[in-house]
Amino acid sequence: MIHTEGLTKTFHRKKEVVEAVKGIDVDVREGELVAFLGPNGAGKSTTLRMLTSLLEPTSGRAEVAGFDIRTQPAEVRSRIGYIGQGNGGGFSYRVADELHNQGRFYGLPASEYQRRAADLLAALELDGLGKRTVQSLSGGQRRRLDVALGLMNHPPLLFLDEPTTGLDPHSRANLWEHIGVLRERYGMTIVLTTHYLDEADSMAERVVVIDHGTIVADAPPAALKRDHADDVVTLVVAGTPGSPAQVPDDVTRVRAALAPVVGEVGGGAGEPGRGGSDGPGDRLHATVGAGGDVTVTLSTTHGADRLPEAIESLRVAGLSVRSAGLKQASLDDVFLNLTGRSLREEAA
Ligand SMILES: Nc1ncnc2c1ncn2[C@@H]1O[C@H](COP(=O)(O)OP(=O)(O)OP(=O)(O)O)[C@@H](O)[C@H]1O
Repeated sequence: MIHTEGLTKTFHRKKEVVEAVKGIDVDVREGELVAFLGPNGAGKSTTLRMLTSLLEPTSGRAEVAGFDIRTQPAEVRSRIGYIGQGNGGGFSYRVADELHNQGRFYGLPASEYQRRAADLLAALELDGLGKRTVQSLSGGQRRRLDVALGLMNHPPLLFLDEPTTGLDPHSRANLWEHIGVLRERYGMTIVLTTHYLDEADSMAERVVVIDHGTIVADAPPAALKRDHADDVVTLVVAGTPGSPAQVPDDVTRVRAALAPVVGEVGGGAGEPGRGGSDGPGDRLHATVGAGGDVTVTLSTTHGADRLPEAIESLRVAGLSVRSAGLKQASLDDVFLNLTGRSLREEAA
C-alpha cells in the first residue's frame, strides 16, 4: 500500500531552514494498522501530508496505493481518505449536507452518496444527527464526523492525523471501537499518527517511532518492548535480624537463591545478562536498606514469568518476601532507550 525511499522535506521560512523529514524509508502492507509515534515536531504530520500528496517532498520518492505521489497525485487522492488534525466539517453546515458535498466532490451520483452517508452515520453512531449543524455536535461526535467524511469515497487506505487528540478517555475509546468496526467492514489499511503511548501500544499492529525527522524503530509494539526495554521486578526480602556483620551474607543468600531465575549469565550487579550487549537481558541489583531488608530489582524481558519464579525460589531458600512488584516495559521506556528522552515528559 505504501512504499517510500529516502523521503525528505525541508521548509524554508524567512532565514530559517527546518529539516522536518530527513529520509523516511517505510513500507506498509495491505490491511495493516500502523501508528507513527513521536513527540511534537518529530515530522509525523509532514510525512503524512507528503504521503497524501498535499505536500511536495524535497527529495525521495513514494508510492501510495500503487501510484507515485509526485506524478500521479489524482490517482493517489481518489484511493485514500485523509483526516487531518483540525475538524473537517464547516461549523454552520448540517451534518448530512457535509457528507453529501464530500460525495459530490468525488463525483458520486446522488443515490450513491446518500446511501454511503446514511451507512456511515449509522456505523459511527451518528444516525439521527444528519439535520444538526456541525457546531452543535460534541467533540467526540465531531471527530467521528471527520472519520465519516474521510470514508465517503470508500478508500482502501485511510490516514488519520492524531484522531483522538483532545478527546476525553471515553470518546477516545469509543472512536477506536468505531475504527475497529470500519476496518472489519471495509478491510482498510490504516496509517495514523499519535503521541498517546497507550493508544499506539494497544491499537497498532506496528509502531514506527519517529524522532527528529527520522525513523528510529519500526516493529510491532511487543517486539519494540522486547528489544528495546525491560520489565522491572522489585522484591523486598526480609534480612536476618542481628548485627550489621550479617548484611553481606543476606545479599549473598538472596543472590544465590535467585541465580537459577536470573539465568547462568546474569546475576552480577549491573552486568549484562542474557542477550549480552546486543540487547537487554536479565540484570539483578541487590542492596540492603536501613531496616536490614534486602531490596532486589531485576530488569528482565519476561517480568511476568520471573516474578512468581523469583518468589518461589526465595521461599524454597527459606527467605521471606515482604513485598513484590512488577513494572512492565512501556513504549515510553522504548522511546527513552532509543533517544535518551521521555516521550511522556515531552508531551506533558
Ligand atoms: N509549513 C511549514 N513551514 C515551516 N516549518 C514547518 C511547516 N510545517 C511543519 N514545520 C516544522 O516541521 C517540523 C515537523 O513538524 P510536523 O508537524 O511534521 O511534526 P509532528 O511530528 O506532526 O508534530 P505534532 O505531533 O505536534 O503534530 C516542526 O519543526 C514544524 O515546526
